[in-house]
Amino acid sequence: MTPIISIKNLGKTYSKGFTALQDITLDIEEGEILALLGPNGAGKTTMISIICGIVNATSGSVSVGGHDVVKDFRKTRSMIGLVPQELTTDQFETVLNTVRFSRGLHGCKANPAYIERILRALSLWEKRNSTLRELSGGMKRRVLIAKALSHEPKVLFLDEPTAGVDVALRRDMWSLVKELRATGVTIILTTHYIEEAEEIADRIGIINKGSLLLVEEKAALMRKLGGKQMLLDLAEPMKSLPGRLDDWKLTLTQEGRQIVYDYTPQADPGALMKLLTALETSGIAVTDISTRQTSLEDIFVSLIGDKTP
Ligand SMILES: Nc1ncnc2c1ncn2[C@@H]1O[C@H](COP(=O)(O)OP(=O)(O)OP(=O)(O)O)[C@@H](O)[C@H]1O
Repeated sequence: MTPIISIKNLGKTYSKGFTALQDITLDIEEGEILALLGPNGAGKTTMISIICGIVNATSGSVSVGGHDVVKDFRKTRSMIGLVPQELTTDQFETVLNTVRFSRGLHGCKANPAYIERILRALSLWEKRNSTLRELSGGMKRRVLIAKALSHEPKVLFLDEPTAGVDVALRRDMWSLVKELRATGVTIILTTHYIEEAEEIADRIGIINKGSLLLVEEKAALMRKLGGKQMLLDLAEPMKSLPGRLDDWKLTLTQEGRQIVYDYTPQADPGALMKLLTALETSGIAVTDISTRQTSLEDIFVSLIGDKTP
């Protein structure tokens, strides 16, 4: 399948000599949800801005729907909806007019039925005659999405869609994103929230200091890097583990009250039973056992070396 967005060897150095992006190559398939995860200043917004034609690249190229974003700017821009981080529209305008105007600005013919459909989908229809300043922060966010969808784009960019919104609205946004994908819209979102990427993305890209460190199917990523840990609570605290257990990947934690065993279930399906037998033979009594899946956060930390993206 031809990718809807094709990024080749993209680089951006700002005028003062700061390199925000280097050698990014990435294909984005039609109808997927791609999450770009990265810390502050990683280059996420710069990358989106180049694709949208707002910022010029220093090197490399980007095409949307087979058209170059510089040479065919009008064509590519008409295929894209961008939900920015902040509201910049006239606060005294009504919701309905704001979204209608936005469609007009993109040179599309009026389509009241379509506008009604998106406002209803975003639970904004009841508020269509309210001015933006009368809306709550969450509703203003929805208006931004409605504006970005006003010209029926094929690709939707969401720049940190849920930063600072409450849990309920975050859930609503996630289901909306999934609904949009079901209608064939390709969605690229940037986020600081690992759980957001984990919840809604089909693929996850990790970007740091202007480089794309990894881009992978979410499920494959979790499988590949996501080992498991078994936590064994001990009946009696221990100072150290006996030498006969050296062959196992064990760590003594919680001041000697817990053993942590790192393992990959597929690699050795019989390992857990063998470990329990080895512990029993060594006279180590266990009071409780639990397991946990290595999370995307662990993967992120191992790549970026920082806990807060
Ligand atoms: N117009 C500009 N001139 C100079 N440097 C810039 C400009 N815009 C962005 N930068 C720098 O480029 C780097 C990447 O910024 P960008 O906004 O793309 O990051 P980001 O990943 O979107 O970050 P955040 O998560 O904080 O929004 C930052 O160091 C930023 O200071």
